Amino acid sequence: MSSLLQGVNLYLIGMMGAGKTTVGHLLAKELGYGFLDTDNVIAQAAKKSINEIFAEAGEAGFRQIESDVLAQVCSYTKLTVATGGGIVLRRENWSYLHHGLIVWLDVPVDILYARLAADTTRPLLQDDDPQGKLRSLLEQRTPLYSQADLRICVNAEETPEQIAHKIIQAIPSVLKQTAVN
Ligand SMILES: Nc1ncnc2c1ncn2[C@@H]1O[C@H](COP(=O)(O)OP(=O)(O)O)[C@@H](O)[C@H]1O
Ligand SMILES: O=C(O)C1=C[C@@H](OP(=O)(O)O)[C@@H](O)[C@H](O)C1
Ligand SMILES: [Mg+2]
Repeated sequence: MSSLLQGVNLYLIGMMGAGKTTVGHLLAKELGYGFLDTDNVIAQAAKKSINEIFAEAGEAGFRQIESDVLAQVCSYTKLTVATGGGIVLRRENWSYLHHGLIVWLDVPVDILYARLAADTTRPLLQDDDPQGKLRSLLEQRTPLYSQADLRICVNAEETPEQIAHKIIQAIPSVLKQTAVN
C-alpha cells in the first residue's frame, strides 16, 4: 500500500471528536508513514495549549498559525496528518491539503457528543449547548468536508483499528481515479 501511495501524504479531516488524531496515529503505523497532528505541532511550537491560544489570540489568531503550520507540513512526504476540525474553513488551506490525499472521517453528531461531552480541551465546545454547537458546526462545514477525496462513514461500534483498515482498503479506488483523470 505505501508503495502504491508513492509517499503521498494523507490528510484526515472531519469534526472534533471524529477520531482524526486516534485513527491517524494507527494509519501511519500501518503505512510505515510518519505521523503529525497539526494541533500538537501548534501547541508545541507556541508552548501553550489550544485553549490558551484561543483565549489569547482568538479563533482568528489560531487559524493563522494553523495555516502556517499546514504550509510547512505539506513540503514533507510519507506523512499521515491529523488536522484540526476547522482546517477546512480557509480557502488557502485547500491548496495545501490537495498536495495529498484528503480523507473525511464522517461521524454523526450523537457519537461526537458522546465522545466529547466531558472534554475540556476543545474551546469551541465550551458552550451552554455543546451538542447544538456540534450540530451547527457540522451543518456549516459539511459542504467543505465533502470536498475530500475519500469519505469514510463511521458508526458507533467501529474501533479505531477497524476504521484505519477501512481507509487503507478504500485508498486504491481513489488512486485509480486520480490515475485515470
Ligand atoms: N473509533 C472510536 N471509538 C471510540 N472512541 C473513539 C474512536 N475514535 C476516537 N475515539 C475517542 O474520541 C475522542 C476524540 O478522538 P480524537 O482522535 O481526539 O478526535 P479528533 O482528533 O478528530 O478530534 C478521544 O477520547 C478518543 O479516544
Ligand atoms: O473544529 C475546530 O474548529 C477545532 C478542532 C480542534 O481539533 P480536533 O478536530 O482534533 O478536535 C482544534 O483544532 C480546535 O479546538 C478547533
Ligand atoms: Mg485531533
